[in-house]
Amino acid sequence: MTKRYQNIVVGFGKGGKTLAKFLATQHEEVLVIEQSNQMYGGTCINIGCLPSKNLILNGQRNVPFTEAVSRRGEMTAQLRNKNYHMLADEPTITVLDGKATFNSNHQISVRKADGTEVTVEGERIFINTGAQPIIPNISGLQLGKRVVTSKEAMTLPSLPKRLAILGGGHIGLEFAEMFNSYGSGVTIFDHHDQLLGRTEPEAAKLVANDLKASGIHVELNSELQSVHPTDHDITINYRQNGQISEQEFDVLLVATGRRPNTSDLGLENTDIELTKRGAIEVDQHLKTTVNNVWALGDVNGGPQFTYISLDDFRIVKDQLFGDGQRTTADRNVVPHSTFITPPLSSVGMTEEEARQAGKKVLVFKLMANSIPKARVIEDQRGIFKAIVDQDSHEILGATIYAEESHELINTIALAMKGHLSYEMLRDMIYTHPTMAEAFNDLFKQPVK
Ligand SMILES: Cc1cc2nc3c(=O)[nH]c(=O)nc-3n(C[C@H](O)[C@H](O)[C@H](O)COP(=O)(O)OP(=O)(O)OC[C@H]3O[C@@H](n4cnc5c(N)ncnc54)[C@H](O)[C@@H]3O)c2cc1C
Ligand SMILES: NC(=O)c1ccc[n+]([C@@H]2O[C@H](COP(=O)([O-])OP(=O)(O)OC[C@H]3O[C@@H](n4cnc5c(N)ncnc54)[C@H](O)[C@@H]3O)[C@@H](O)[C@H]2O)c1
Repeated sequence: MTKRYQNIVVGFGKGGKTLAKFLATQHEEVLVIEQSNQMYGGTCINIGCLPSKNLILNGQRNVPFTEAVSRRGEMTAQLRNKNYHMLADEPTITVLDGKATFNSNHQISVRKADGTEVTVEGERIFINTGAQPIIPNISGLQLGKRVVTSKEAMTLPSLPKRLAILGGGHIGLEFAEMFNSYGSGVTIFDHHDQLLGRTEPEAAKLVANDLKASGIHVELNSELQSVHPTDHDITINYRQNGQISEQEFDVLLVATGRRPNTSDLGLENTDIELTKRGAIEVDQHLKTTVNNVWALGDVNGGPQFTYISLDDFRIVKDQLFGDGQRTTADRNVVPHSTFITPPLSSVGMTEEEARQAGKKVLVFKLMANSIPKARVIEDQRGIFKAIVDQDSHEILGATIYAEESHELINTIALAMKGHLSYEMLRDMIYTHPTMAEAFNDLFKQPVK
């Protein structure tokens, strides 16, 4: 028999779990389907943000790798348990372990671990199935003992002496520094001519120099041709500046982006459409092309951050229980940070993007070594760069590579959201000694 629910959430991710809890406070019935009992709470707490930051921190504290891995395990187990009970203990929520596949627009089959299957229907369905690592099509590149993603890298039984990382983006850099701090020899390969894709080049160059100074090898403009894993090691063949080279490692970590989890959801049995990049197509209210089906989080192709999935929840909640005014169209200011040391944080446009958009800009720059607090922290590395609209004096974007930038960037984002002029940040009274007081100096004089 097919049971019908008021609400079905597919995937126990950030947006979905927050929505389920909220719906329960409204006395609505919710079925939450999660394919793995090791994933209650989703990517962030189990295999993403929190375990990676815990490992980064324990590397800086000189905790041995295997002990740090085990502490990470304890932390995620506690968080998972807390997340499970946060939903399962609600009288109107049922958590069902199993893999969901759509049979039709509102009917879903759930295959449980024991092989049995149940069929359910939802008046409203919220897809929150996240994303999975992209494994580039390179000869020999297949996940296994020698080729891992960020998930397996955080549970390796021993520290690899020689670690190769394919991809110099968010995961690549955070994991490079992390493994370096535990004592691995790390080499990053990226096919672009700078790390971190569309970051301000001045900041990306400083990051690369600082990584190199800490002993990490950075191989830019490198295209992997093939990889050859054996029982003992893995050989990587790559082309760089027209030359083919070969290096041996113990483990290769693939960090070349993540794609929305849509491939085995049975969407071909529905009228739910996908974008060209394989994400679920949604409108500004996160509605799919099927009435009463929404998609939240990484699966809808938006920026892949936990706080965006949370904001997706706010949009859906506002539509169901508010005035429906909140949409992705207001999402013009999304800050983000890469948690290296010092952290690298950005919001809005780079100088090049602003100029390409036809803006007349003022450009402000300040080196972090002029900031008293940086001296106090004893880390004077980095740069502040801000792009301002010459006509309105509003900030169009900023990049901060400096201590505490993950906090500072939120102030810039607030100024952008509130349409404040750059002079407001320049003339504010800031506490001392702080990194924030650098805004007094940053905005004094645009560079010529
Ligand atoms: C190593 C790493 C570090 C990161 N660090 C940060 C960070 O510092 N800050 C930040 O903001 N973001 C970070 N992210 C990104 C962040 O984790 C994701 O953007 C976020 O977790 C996505 O959440 P979500 O709501 O889309 O779904 P997820 O949390 O991914 O949840 C999706 C859930 O759906 C389940 N599922 C999938 N398919 C099915 C199915 N067919 N049936 C049933 N269940 C299914 C999955 O098992 C999973 O539990 C990091 C990611 C990684 C990998
Ligand atoms: N601090 C954070 O907020 C944080 C941390 C980790 C992950 N995340 C999220 O997870 C997502 C996935 O992270 P990611 O690091 O995998 O992706 P990413 O998009 O940040 O970086 C991917 C990198 O791989 C490179 N690349 C792609 N294909 C390649 C190839 N064939 N050969 C060589 N290089 C290649 C790209 O040039 C890019 O530098 C991020 O986009 C981010 O949204 C966020």
